[in-house]
Amino acid sequence: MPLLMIAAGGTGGHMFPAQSLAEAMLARGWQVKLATDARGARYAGGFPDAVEVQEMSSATFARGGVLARAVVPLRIGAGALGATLRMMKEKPDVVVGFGGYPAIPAMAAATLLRIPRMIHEQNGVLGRVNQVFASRVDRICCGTWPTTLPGGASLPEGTEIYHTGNPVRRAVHDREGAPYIPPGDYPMAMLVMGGSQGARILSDVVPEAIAALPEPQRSHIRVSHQARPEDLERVTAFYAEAGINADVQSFFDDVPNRLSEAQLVITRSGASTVADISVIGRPAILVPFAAAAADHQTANARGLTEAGAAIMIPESQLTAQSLTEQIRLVLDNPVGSQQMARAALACGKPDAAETLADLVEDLIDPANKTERGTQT
Ligand SMILES: CC(=O)N[C@H]1[C@@H](OP(=O)(O)OP(=O)(O)OC[C@H]2O[C@@H](n3ccc(=O)[nH]c3=O)[C@H](O)[C@@H]2O)O[C@H](CO)[C@@H](O)[C@@H]1O
Repeated sequence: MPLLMIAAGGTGGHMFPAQSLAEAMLARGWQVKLATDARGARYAGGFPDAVEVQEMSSATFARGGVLARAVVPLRIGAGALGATLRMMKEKPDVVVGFGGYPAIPAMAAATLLRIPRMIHEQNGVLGRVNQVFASRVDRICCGTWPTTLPGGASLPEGTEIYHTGNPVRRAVHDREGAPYIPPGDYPMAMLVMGGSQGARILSDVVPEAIAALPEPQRSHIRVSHQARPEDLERVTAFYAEAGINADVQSFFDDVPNRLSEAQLVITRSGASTVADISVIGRPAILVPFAAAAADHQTANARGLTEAGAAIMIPESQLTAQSLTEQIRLVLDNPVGSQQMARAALACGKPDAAETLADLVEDLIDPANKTERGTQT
């Protein structure tokens, strides 16, 4: 049975797409192991039980005090040594890195042992760890297109580059292209999301923007608003006082449902959120997180905005007034919003996990290896 080693960690942003690939490879009869560190292991619960989780020592310069930073090279070195010894014994056929510093030891070991390997980058700008390995892998798979280095430079030449898209959850996949009901003179659903953690700025601005909509539009709105736990009370109170029908929660477990019912989505442009919107096909107002590394959320938003599927408002220009205007642009225009929904759908890559799985399999298939070249 061929063995795939997945190297990922840190946050859900890296781990959820890694999990999708693990599920696809298990279904193809592969054995799958996950290399991560203690922090990443907290997210490993969603992986199928068949996936063996291997904790490896890793560290980052981006966190901790002087002492913690001083031992970063030691901890990474120890992790890489452990990963190398383990891989010499277990002999994985392919190693795939999804970014995050917990991926470093396994990617370093795979490079040293010349194991066929690739990376998947979820965002429109290559993350730090993926930058280190980009010119040392057989393939770079991009969740967002185009993907660049920070500053806009092209990805390294001499490596195969594929636009696979970002794998989405099964429940999102199941609602691919769900029929869109354009806005009109009837109840309309609006979904407000701030990534996996919620976004304070959306709680500060969106309720006021919705409250300023003219009647009867305002009374037709049914808002699902994801707020950070510390903002739940004030956001709930604001909507209640304004007489707006709102469901405010710190995390919606049924986002695929709410997305498919929405006439409009107002959200951050994290990689998975953009992928979800594209696969289901909904008009969106995107507010990229300005402090994201190398401004990658702006890069993530670009595909949808350039396709006419979304309106992007930079954080610095987001006010209740500017947002009310943009909401009206969508809700007052049923034909235009239908076109936005269609344009979003055209950006979707619902088969991202299967495409990634194909790319893993043909890395070890000599017949394909000789003619790998179908690049994006
Ligand atoms: C603040 C930050 O740095 N975020 C980064 C983090 O994203 P982060 O994990 O915050 O956001 P993503 O958009 O990638 O993923 C969020 C996922 O959670 C789902 N969801 C959200 C809210 C909710 O109530 N319920 C729910 O199910 C969304 O539909 C989506 O599928 O990693 C991503 C991938 O590297 C990056 O693109 C983001 O920039």
